[in-house]
Amino acid sequence: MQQSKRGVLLVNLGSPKSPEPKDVKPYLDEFLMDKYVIDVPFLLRALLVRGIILQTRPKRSAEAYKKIWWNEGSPLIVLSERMHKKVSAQAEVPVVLAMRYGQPSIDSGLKALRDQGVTEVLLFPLYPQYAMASTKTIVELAQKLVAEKYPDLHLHHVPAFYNQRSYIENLARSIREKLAGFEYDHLLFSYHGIPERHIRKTDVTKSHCKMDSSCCATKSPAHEFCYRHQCYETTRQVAELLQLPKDKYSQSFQSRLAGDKWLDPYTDVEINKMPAKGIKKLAVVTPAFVSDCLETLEEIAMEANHEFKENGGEEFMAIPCLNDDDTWCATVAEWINDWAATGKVFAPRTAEVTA
Ligand SMILES: C=CC1=C(C)c2cc3[nH]c(cc4nc(cc5[nH]c(cc1n2)c(C)c5CCC(=O)O)C(CCC(=O)O)=C4C)c(C)c3C=C
Ligand SMILES: [Fe+2]
Ligand SMILES: [Fe+2]
Repeated sequence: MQQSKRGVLLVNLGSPKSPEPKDVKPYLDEFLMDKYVIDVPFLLRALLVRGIILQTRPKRSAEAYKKIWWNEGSPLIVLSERMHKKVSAQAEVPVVLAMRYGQPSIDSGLKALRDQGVTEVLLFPLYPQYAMASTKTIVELAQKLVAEKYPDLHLHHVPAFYNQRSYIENLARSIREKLAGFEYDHLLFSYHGIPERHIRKTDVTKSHCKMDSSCCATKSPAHEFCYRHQCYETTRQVAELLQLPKDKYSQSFQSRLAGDKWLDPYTDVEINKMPAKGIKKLAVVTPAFVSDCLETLEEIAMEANHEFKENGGEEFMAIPCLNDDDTWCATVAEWINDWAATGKVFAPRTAEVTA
């Protein structure tokens, strides 16, 4: 019998090719026409996205991208590549990098693995918390491509790692290191928002998630796919490791689009109220992102920083994402090597943190 050969596909969100409207527009079109991002019937989605949003947003987004763009390219892509390089160097199986939108595509990543003789692929969405607009859309697209173009590949995927002990430890350590010497008044955990409707849609019990103060803290099978619960858990476990007093940290959701009701409280609203409550020195960490990107470098490090100070704040620190941190890359390589050796993702030695 032929032996299977294992390989890994790391997948991040993706960025436009350049910060010019001509490249931002097709990127936003691919992103927002995804049925798991704007989850309405095709014709309505096309009307909303192509008839309304894409008429003005590419120009505005391009201006934002220009503010954060590096000589080497989009920070999200460059940082993902740096992470990929370090992980690859320590992994015992081939590791390829892909993006859900734009290039390098998931299709090209699967092909590259297949061409190296890989038959079993571990799909690794680079999102700590599960959302249909991030994790699910990657898994569904990869499954579709395998069925249509690469039937000899066998696909597995890494589940959300929001509560894996080694992830929590990496995040807590990185926050501690960045905060050393900064006498902050408050630490805000700001996560990318999603519409509340997405939480209800991914509730496997169809009744648990009520978006109230207790559902996400009450044990339920819904939590395997509940972005809100998983954000609260990441925050709770990191705060516990850092021994943060309850009044020294809080959680909010950023980057909402107009229209639907999105998860709250909203980061911009919360930050603007803080100086009046006596919070003059603020640190913000963004654990929904593994790599720094437009949402962390522009929306938080520039815009939120500016607004905070306009409202009376004095000092602001945007804590970088884990990016290509050496220990974090070693952790990811260890997860990969555990799977390559055992066929299991998250072996017992990376068991969940218990309260
Ligand atoms: C945590 C992962 C992400 C989720 C969940 C998510 C949901 C989501 N996003 C939009 C709309 C936009 N997001 C944009 C940028 C962006 N989003 C994520 C991650 C998640 N999005 C990242 C990493 C980035 C940055 C990409 C980069 O190139 O740096 C944008 C584009 C920028 C802009 O025009 O503001 C949009 C639009 C929706 C609608 C959504 C859930 C429904
Ligand atoms: Fe987004
Ligand atoms: Fe909940």
